[in-house]
Amino acid sequence: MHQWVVSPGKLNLFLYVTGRRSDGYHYLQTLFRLLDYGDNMKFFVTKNGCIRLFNTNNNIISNNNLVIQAAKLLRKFCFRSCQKKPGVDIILHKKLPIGSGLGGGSSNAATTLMILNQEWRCFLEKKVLMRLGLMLGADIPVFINGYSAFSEGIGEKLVSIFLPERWYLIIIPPIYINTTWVFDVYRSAFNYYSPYRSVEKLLNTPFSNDLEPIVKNMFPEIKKYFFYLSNYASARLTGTGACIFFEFYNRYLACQSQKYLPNWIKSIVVRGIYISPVHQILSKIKI
Ligand SMILES: C[C@](O)(CO)[C@H](O)COP(=O)(O)OP(=O)(O)OC[C@H]1O[C@@H](n2ccc(N)nc2=O)[C@H](O)[C@@H]1O
Ligand SMILES: Nc1ncnc2c1ncn2[C@@H]1O[C@H](COP(=O)(O)OP(=O)(O)OP(=O)(O)O)[C@@H](O)[C@H]1O
Repeated sequence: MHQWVVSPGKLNLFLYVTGRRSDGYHYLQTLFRLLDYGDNMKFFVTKNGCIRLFNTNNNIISNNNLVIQAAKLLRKFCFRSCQKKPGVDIILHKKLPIGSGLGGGSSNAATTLMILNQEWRCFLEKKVLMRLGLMLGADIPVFINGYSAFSEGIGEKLVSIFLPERWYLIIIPPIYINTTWVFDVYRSAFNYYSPYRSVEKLLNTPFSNDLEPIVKNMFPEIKKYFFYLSNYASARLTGTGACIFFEFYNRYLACQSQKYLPNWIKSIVVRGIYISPVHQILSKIKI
Protein backbone atom coordinates (compact mmCIF):
# COMPACT_ATOMS: atom_id res chain seq x y z
CA MET A 1 0.00 0.00 0.00
CA HIS A 2 2.29 2.74 -1.23
CA GLN A 3 -0.38 5.40 -1.30
CA TRP A 4 -1.33 7.70 1.57
CA VAL A 5 -4.31 6.46 3.55
CA VAL A 6 -6.41 8.91 5.55
CA SER A 7 -6.92 7.59 9.08
CA PRO A 8 -10.07 9.55 9.97
CA GLY A 9 -11.01 11.36 13.15
CA LYS A 10 -14.40 11.09 14.87
CA LEU A 11 -16.78 13.18 16.93
CA ASN A 12 -19.08 11.92 19.65
CA LEU A 13 -22.27 13.76 18.68
CA PHE A 14 -23.74 12.64 22.00
CA LEU A 15 -22.26 10.63 24.82
CA TYR A 16 -24.08 9.21 27.86
CA VAL A 17 -22.52 7.13 30.62
CA THR A 18 -25.08 4.51 31.67
CA GLY A 19 -23.16 2.33 34.11
CA ARG A 20 -19.92 0.68 35.02
CA ARG A 21 -18.47 -2.76 34.32
CA SER A 22 -16.79 -4.80 37.03
CA ASP A 23 -13.38 -4.16 35.38
CA GLY A 24 -13.81 -0.38 35.76
CA TYR A 25 -14.78 0.42 32.17
CA HIS A 26 -17.96 2.43 31.72
CA TYR A 27 -21.01 1.54 29.64
CA LEU A 28 -21.69 4.26 27.11
CA GLN A 29 -24.38 5.19 24.63
CA THR A 30 -22.72 7.35 22.02
CA LEU A 31 -23.19 8.50 18.45
CA PHE A 32 -19.94 8.36 16.50
CA ARG A 33 -19.61 10.56 13.45
CA LEU A 34 -16.61 9.84 11.24
CA LEU A 35 -14.84 12.82 9.69
CA ASP A 36 -13.26 13.50 6.32
CA TYR A 37 -10.26 14.88 8.24
CA GLY A 38 -7.53 12.69 9.70
CA ASP A 39 -3.92 11.58 9.89
CA ASN A 40 -2.03 10.32 6.84
CA MET A 41 -0.45 6.87 6.88
CA LYS A 42 1.63 4.80 4.44
CA PHE A 43 2.57 1.14 4.74
CA PHE A 44 5.56 -0.62 3.15
CA VAL A 45 5.63 -4.36 3.74
CA THR A 46 9.16 -5.70 4.29
CA LYS A 47 10.76 -9.12 4.60
CA ASN A 48 13.16 -8.17 7.40
CA GLY A 49 10.70 -9.04 10.19
CA CYS A 50 10.86 -5.55 11.76
CA ILE A 51 7.83 -3.44 12.63
CA ARG A 52 8.96 0.18 12.40
CA LEU A 53 7.14 3.48 12.68
CA PHE A 54 8.39 6.73 11.18
CA ASN A 55 6.66 9.83 12.35
CA THR A 56 6.94 12.85 10.11
CA ASN A 57 5.94 15.62 12.49
CA ASN A 58 6.12 14.83 16.20
CA ASN A 59 7.72 12.51 18.65
CA ILE A 60 5.15 9.96 19.71
CA ILE A 61 7.25 7.11 18.36
CA SER A 62 7.60 4.60 21.11
CA ASN A 63 6.88 0.98 21.70
CA ASN A 64 3.58 1.87 23.31
CA ASN A 65 2.41 3.70 20.22
CA LEU A 66 -0.93 2.19 19.27
CA VAL A 67 0.26 1.72 15.67
CA ILE A 68 3.11 -0.54 16.73
CA GLN A 69 0.91 -2.32 19.27
CA ALA A 70 -1.71 -3.01 16.60
CA ALA A 71 0.83 -4.37 14.10
CA LYS A 72 2.43 -6.60 16.76
CA LEU A 73 -0.95 -7.88 17.93
CA LEU A 74 -2.04 -8.83 14.41
CA ARG A 75 1.28 -10.52 13.67
CA LYS A 76 1.15 -12.48 16.91
CA PHE A 77 -2.40 -13.57 16.16
CA CYS A 78 -1.76 -14.65 12.56
CA PHE A 79 1.88 -15.72 12.42
CA ARG A 80 2.49 -17.09 15.91
CA SER A 81 3.74 -20.45 14.70
CA CYS A 82 5.51 -19.18 11.55
CA GLN A 83 9.29 -19.03 11.54
CA LYS A 84 9.43 -16.24 9.01
CA LYS A 85 7.38 -13.28 10.17
CA PRO A 86 6.40 -10.35 7.95
CA GLY A 87 7.62 -6.85 8.69
CA VAL A 88 6.41 -3.38 7.86
CA ASP A 89 7.62 0.20 7.74
CA ILE A 90 4.81 2.61 8.57
CA ILE A 91 4.89 6.34 7.96
CA LEU A 92 2.56 8.42 10.10
CA HIS A 93 1.83 12.07 9.48
CA LYS A 94 -0.23 13.37 12.43
CA LYS A 95 -2.84 16.03 11.82
CA LEU A 96 -5.33 15.08 14.53
CA PRO A 97 -4.37 16.69 17.83
CA ILE A 98 -3.38 14.16 20.51
CA GLY A 99 -5.63 13.68 23.54
CA SER A 100 -8.31 15.78 21.92
CA GLY A 101 -11.34 13.47 21.80
CA LEU A 102 -11.01 13.10 18.02
CA GLY A 103 -9.85 9.49 18.40
CA GLY A 104 -6.57 9.80 16.49
CA GLY A 105 -4.62 7.05 18.24
CA SER A 106 -7.56 4.64 18.00
CA SER A 107 -8.05 5.45 14.32
CA ASN A 108 -4.36 4.89 13.57
CA ALA A 109 -4.49 1.50 15.31
CA ALA A 110 -7.64 0.53 13.37
CA THR A 111 -6.10 1.62 10.06
CA THR A 112 -2.99 -0.42 10.83
CA LEU A 113 -5.04 -3.54 11.59
CA MET A 114 -7.13 -3.16 8.43
CA ILE A 115 -4.30 -2.40 6.01
CA LEU A 116 -1.94 -5.04 7.38
CA ASN A 117 -4.75 -7.60 7.42
CA GLN A 118 -4.73 -7.15 3.69
CA GLU A 119 -1.03 -6.51 3.02
CA TRP A 120 0.13 -9.45 5.13
CA ARG A 121 -2.61 -11.64 3.56
CA CYS A 122 -4.16 -12.44 6.95
CA PHE A 123 -7.71 -12.30 5.59
CA LEU A 124 -9.30 -12.03 9.04
CA GLU A 125 -13.00 -11.17 9.03
CA LYS A 126 -14.04 -7.71 10.13
CA LYS A 127 -15.58 -8.97 13.36
CA VAL A 128 -12.31 -10.71 14.33
CA LEU A 129 -10.32 -7.54 13.60
CA MET A 130 -12.81 -5.59 15.73
CA ARG A 131 -12.26 -7.98 18.62
CA LEU A 132 -8.49 -7.58 18.29
CA GLY A 133 -8.93 -3.80 18.15
CA LEU A 134 -11.02 -3.78 21.29
CA MET A 135 -8.11 -5.37 23.15
CA LEU A 136 -6.16 -2.14 22.50
CA GLY A 137 -8.88 0.47 23.04
CA ALA A 138 -12.64 1.01 23.30
CA ASP A 139 -12.72 3.47 20.39
CA ILE A 140 -10.97 1.18 17.89
CA PRO A 141 -13.92 -1.05 16.76
CA VAL A 142 -15.92 1.85 15.29
CA PHE A 143 -13.05 2.72 12.95
CA ILE A 144 -12.72 -0.92 11.87
CA ASN A 145 -16.46 -1.20 11.35
CA GLY A 146 -15.95 1.80 9.11
CA TYR A 147 -19.26 3.64 9.40
CA SER A 148 -20.66 6.46 11.47
CA ALA A 149 -22.54 4.54 14.13
CA PHE A 150 -24.53 4.41 17.33
CA SER A 151 -22.57 2.54 19.94
CA GLU A 152 -23.24 0.79 23.23
CA GLY A 153 -21.31 -1.42 25.61
CA ILE A 154 -17.89 0.19 26.07
CA GLY A 155 -17.78 1.02 22.36
CA GLU A 156 -17.95 -2.42 20.75
CA LYS A 157 -21.69 -2.76 20.06
CA LEU A 158 -22.27 -0.82 16.88
CA VAL A 159 -25.19 -0.03 14.64
CA SER A 160 -24.22 1.96 11.54
CA ILE A 161 -26.30 5.11 11.19
CA PHE A 162 -26.65 7.15 8.05
CA LEU A 163 -26.79 10.78 9.15
CA PRO A 164 -27.61 13.73 6.90
CA GLU A 165 -24.66 15.73 5.56
CA ARG A 166 -23.34 18.15 8.15
CA TRP A 167 -20.22 20.25 8.58
CA TYR A 168 -18.42 20.85 11.83
CA LEU A 169 -16.37 23.73 13.15
CA ILE A 170 -13.99 22.11 15.62
CA ILE A 171 -12.21 24.24 18.20
CA ILE A 172 -8.84 22.85 19.30
CA PRO A 173 -7.84 24.13 22.75
CA PRO A 174 -4.11 23.62 23.41
CA ILE A 175 -4.82 21.12 26.17
CA TYR A 176 -4.06 17.42 26.36
CA ILE A 177 -6.74 15.43 28.18
CA ASN A 178 -6.11 11.92 29.40
CA THR A 179 -9.24 9.76 29.03
CA THR A 180 -8.44 7.70 32.13
CA TRP A 181 -8.30 10.80 34.39
CA VAL A 182 -11.73 11.93 33.23
CA PHE A 183 -13.38 8.56 33.85
CA ASP A 184 -11.59 8.27 37.22
CA VAL A 185 -13.01 11.62 38.33
CA TYR A 186 -16.42 10.74 36.91
CA ARG A 187 -16.43 7.59 39.01
CA SER A 188 -15.23 9.13 42.25
CA ALA A 189 -16.88 12.56 42.19
CA PHE A 190 -19.98 12.17 40.11
CA ASN A 191 -22.23 9.45 41.34
CA TYR A 192 -24.74 9.59 38.50
CA TYR A 193 -25.51 7.47 35.48
CA SER A 194 -27.81 8.40 32.64
CA PRO A 195 -30.83 6.15 32.17
CA TYR A 196 -30.51 3.59 29.40
CA ARG A 197 -32.58 4.77 26.42
CA SER A 198 -33.41 3.40 22.98
CA VAL A 199 -31.50 4.78 20.00
CA GLU A 200 -34.77 6.24 18.61
CA LYS A 201 -35.33 8.12 21.85
CA LEU A 202 -31.75 9.39 21.94
CA LEU A 203 -31.83 10.60 18.35
CA ASN A 204 -34.95 12.61 19.19
CA THR A 205 -33.59 14.16 22.39
CA PRO A 206 -31.28 17.21 22.32
CA PHE A 207 -27.75 15.84 22.14
CA SER A 208 -25.33 16.27 25.06
CA ASN A 209 -22.22 14.78 26.64
CA ASP A 210 -22.30 13.53 30.27
CA LEU A 211 -18.55 14.05 30.58
CA GLU A 212 -18.69 17.74 29.67
CA PRO A 213 -19.40 19.08 33.21
CA ILE A 214 -16.57 16.93 34.62
CA VAL A 215 -14.09 18.15 32.02
CA LYS A 216 -15.12 21.79 32.58
CA ASN A 217 -14.51 21.32 36.30
CA MET A 218 -11.20 19.56 35.87
CA PHE A 219 -9.88 22.01 33.28
CA PRO A 220 -10.85 25.66 33.97
CA GLU A 221 -9.26 26.53 30.63
CA ILE A 222 -11.93 24.45 28.84
CA LYS A 223 -14.62 26.18 30.88
CA LYS A 224 -13.23 29.51 29.67
CA TYR A 225 -13.45 28.32 26.06
CA PHE A 226 -17.09 27.29 26.55
CA PHE A 227 -17.85 30.60 28.22
CA TYR A 228 -16.30 32.50 25.36
CA LEU A 229 -17.97 30.34 22.69
CA SER A 230 -21.41 30.69 24.28
CA ASN A 231 -21.62 33.98 22.34
CA TYR A 232 -21.68 32.02 19.09
CA ALA A 233 -23.90 28.95 19.09
CA SER A 234 -24.38 25.86 21.17
CA ALA A 235 -21.10 24.00 21.44
CA ARG A 236 -20.41 20.47 22.67
CA LEU A 237 -17.40 18.52 23.85
CA THR A 238 -16.33 15.42 21.90
CA GLY A 239 -15.45 12.34 23.97
CA THR A 240 -13.41 13.37 26.97
CA GLY A 241 -12.25 16.53 25.17
CA ALA A 242 -10.39 18.73 24.71
CA CYS A 243 -12.03 19.56 21.35
CA ILE A 244 -15.30 21.46 21.22
CA PHE A 245 -17.51 21.46 18.12
CA PHE A 246 -20.40 23.23 16.42
CA GLU A 247 -22.62 21.64 13.75
CA PHE A 248 -23.70 23.36 10.50
CA TYR A 249 -25.88 22.50 7.51
CA ASN A 250 -23.16 23.41 5.01
CA ARG A 251 -19.51 24.33 4.62
CA TYR A 252 -20.24 27.97 3.90
CA LEU A 253 -21.97 28.52 7.26
CA ALA A 254 -19.19 26.69 9.11
CA CYS A 255 -16.49 28.80 7.42
CA GLN A 256 -18.41 32.03 8.03
CA SER A 257 -18.57 31.26 11.74
CA GLN A 258 -14.89 30.33 11.75
CA LYS A 259 -14.07 33.80 10.41
CA TYR A 260 -15.60 35.39 13.52
CA LEU A 261 -13.30 33.48 15.86
CA PRO A 262 -10.38 35.45 17.27
CA ASN A 263 -6.87 34.48 16.11
CA TRP A 264 -5.95 32.87 19.42
CA ILE A 265 -8.54 30.15 18.91
CA LYS A 266 -7.28 27.30 16.72
CA SER A 267 -9.99 25.62 14.66
CA ILE A 268 -10.72 23.44 11.64
CA VAL A 269 -13.78 22.98 9.42
CA VAL A 270 -14.52 19.36 8.54
CA ARG A 271 -17.28 17.30 6.95
CA GLY A 272 -19.09 14.43 8.64
CA ILE A 273 -18.94 11.26 6.53
CA TYR A 274 -20.74 7.92 6.53
CA ILE A 275 -18.02 5.54 5.25
CA SER A 276 -14.40 5.57 6.40
CA PRO A 277 -11.84 6.53 3.71
CA VAL A 278 -9.87 3.40 4.67
CA HIS A 279 -12.81 1.22 3.68
CA GLN A 280 -13.18 3.09 0.44
CA ILE A 281 -9.54 2.40 -0.41
CA LEU A 282 -9.72 -1.26 0.59
CA SER A 283 -12.86 -1.85 -1.46
CA LYS A 284 -11.04 -0.57 -4.58
CA ILE A 285 -8.06 -2.88 -4.19
CA LYS A 286 -8.03 -6.22 -5.94
CA ILE A 287 -5.70 -8.75 -4.34
C1 LIG B 1 -14.60 8.42 25.73
C2 LIG B 1 -14.41 7.90 24.32
O1 LIG B 1 -13.48 8.69 23.60
C3 LIG B 1 -15.73 7.97 23.58
O2 LIG B 1 -15.56 7.77 22.22
C4 LIG B 1 -13.89 6.49 24.33
O3 LIG B 1 -14.78 5.62 24.96
C5 LIG B 1 -12.48 6.34 24.87
O4 LIG B 1 -11.92 5.28 24.17
P1 LIG B 1 -10.34 4.99 24.18
O5 LIG B 1 -9.57 6.26 24.11
O6 LIG B 1 -10.11 3.95 23.13
O7 LIG B 1 -10.22 4.41 25.63
P2 LIG B 1 -9.32 3.22 26.18
O8 LIG B 1 -7.91 3.43 25.77
O9 LIG B 1 -9.97 1.90 25.88
O10 LIG B 1 -9.49 3.47 27.73
C6 LIG B 1 -8.76 4.43 28.46
C7 LIG B 1 -9.36 4.49 29.83
O11 LIG B 1 -10.62 5.19 29.77
C8 LIG B 1 -11.57 4.59 30.64
N1 LIG B 1 -12.74 4.15 29.85
C9 LIG B 1 -12.69 4.14 28.49
C10 LIG B 1 -13.80 3.78 27.74
C11 LIG B 1 -14.97 3.39 28.45
N2 LIG B 1 -16.06 3.00 27.79
N3 LIG B 1 -14.99 3.40 29.80
C12 LIG B 1 -13.89 3.79 30.50
O12 LIG B 1 -13.94 3.82 31.71
C13 LIG B 1 -10.87 3.45 31.34
O13 LIG B 1 -10.39 3.99 32.55
C14 LIG B 1 -9.70 3.14 30.43
O14 LIG B 1 -8.61 2.64 31.16
N1 LIG C 1 -0.67 6.87 16.96
C1 LIG C 1 -1.06 7.60 18.00
N2 LIG C 1 -1.64 8.80 17.82
C2 LIG C 1 -2.06 9.53 18.88
N3 LIG C 1 -1.93 9.14 20.15
C3 LIG C 1 -1.37 7.97 20.39
C4 LIG C 1 -0.91 7.14 19.33
N4 LIG C 1 -0.40 6.02 19.88
C5 LIG C 1 -0.52 6.14 21.20
N5 LIG C 1 -1.10 7.30 21.53
C6 LIG C 1 -1.43 7.72 22.91
O1 LIG C 1 -2.86 7.55 23.05
C7 LIG C 1 -3.38 8.51 23.95
C8 LIG C 1 -4.69 9.09 23.38
O2 LIG C 1 -4.41 9.82 22.24
P1 LIG C 1 -5.56 10.18 21.19
O3 LIG C 1 -5.05 11.28 20.34
O4 LIG C 1 -6.06 8.96 20.52
O5 LIG C 1 -6.66 10.73 22.19
P2 LIG C 1 -8.15 11.06 22.00
O6 LIG C 1 -8.36 11.73 20.68
O7 LIG C 1 -8.62 11.78 23.21
O8 LIG C 1 -8.80 9.63 21.92
P3 LIG C 1 -10.23 9.15 22.38
O9 LIG C 1 -11.24 10.11 21.88
O10 LIG C 1 -10.26 7.80 21.68
O11 LIG C 1 -10.14 9.04 23.86
C9 LIG C 1 -2.27 9.53 24.18
O12 LIG C 1 -1.76 9.30 25.48
C10 LIG C 1 -1.19 9.21 23.17
O13 LIG C 1 0.12 9.40 23.65
